Amino acid sequence: MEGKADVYPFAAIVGQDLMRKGLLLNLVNRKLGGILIRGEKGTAKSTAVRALADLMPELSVVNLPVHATEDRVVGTLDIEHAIREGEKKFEPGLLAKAHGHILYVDEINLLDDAIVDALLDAAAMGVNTVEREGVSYSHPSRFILIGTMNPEEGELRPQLLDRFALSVEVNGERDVESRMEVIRRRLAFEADPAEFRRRYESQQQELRERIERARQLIEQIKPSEELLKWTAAVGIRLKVDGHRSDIMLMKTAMAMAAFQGRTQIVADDMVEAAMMVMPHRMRKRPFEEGAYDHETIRELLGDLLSEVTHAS
Ligand SMILES: Nc1ncnc2c1ncn2[C@@H]1O[C@H](COP(=O)(O)OP(=O)(O)OP(=O)(O)O)[C@@H](O)[C@H]1O
Repeated sequence: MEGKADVYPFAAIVGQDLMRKGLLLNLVNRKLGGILIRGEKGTAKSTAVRALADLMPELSVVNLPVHATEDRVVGTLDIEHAIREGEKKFEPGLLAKAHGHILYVDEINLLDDAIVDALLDAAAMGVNTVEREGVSYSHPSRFILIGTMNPEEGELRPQLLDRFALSVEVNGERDVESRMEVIRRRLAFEADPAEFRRRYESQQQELRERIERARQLIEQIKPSEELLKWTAAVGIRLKVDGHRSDIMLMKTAMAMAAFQGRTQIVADDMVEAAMMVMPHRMRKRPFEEGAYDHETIRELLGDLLSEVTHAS
């Protein structure tokens, strides 16, 4: 865990709207299912993850280094102690430390298979179980899983890919003005972090309040039968495997509506949710490059979208 006084403020991130929104939705519903951020180096991925935790005083970021050993991740059971003393002695690992916080895995595509399995189990069950020589120990392990990766260095196993509620692609800004702003803000932050943070404090506070309000609103959202039908139709149309994507699409749209201050889900919530939930699950990617913008998804969903306008 790090001191938060030297963290770049979330509100000061330039652009990267989809990544920012995807991260924030995981605060609106902490059980949403995490986010995978794919993209080139130096595009504020790790900056944004740290900034996200900084928004919420009770949240910390626990880093899972790509070369961590299995013991360090899941924890260790001292069998000798168990035999000698007749009681279990457990040395907690990162999955214990991450309980109630953010578990951040940079270069998640390069993780060892054994660690991936442990992560999958904990993410699915909310529990981490360590077994050694017939002795087992379990503890709760619920966390917001955030993975980052550069697809040029290899893809992620489909099982792990499917566990992430959301996936977004980030690219460097392409226009001069935005790039200038990135430089300006970074220099200002490095010159005087405390002053820079003060400058953004009111925007940060607004974000916090918006998230808190959304957490209350989401409780009141009940998707209509028509929206369920629409969501199911999207799953079929986009040829996704299984049902996880349908469920995540609905949950994401609910979080999106709440984040917009509504208890009513509208067509735009569905499109934005689909942009983050569907691309990494589509068996046949319609594009070679992963550029799924609003228009692409809109096109794919085509006539279905006019239905949602009536359904909500
Ligand atoms: N959109 C942005 N807004 C503000 N700062 C940015 C933005 N994009 C990049 N930066 C700055 O660029 C630097 C690199 O960002 P960061 O370390 O978060 O990249 P990363 O995507 O995690 O890269 P890597 O994959 O190499 O770790 C940081 O100083 C960060 O503040």
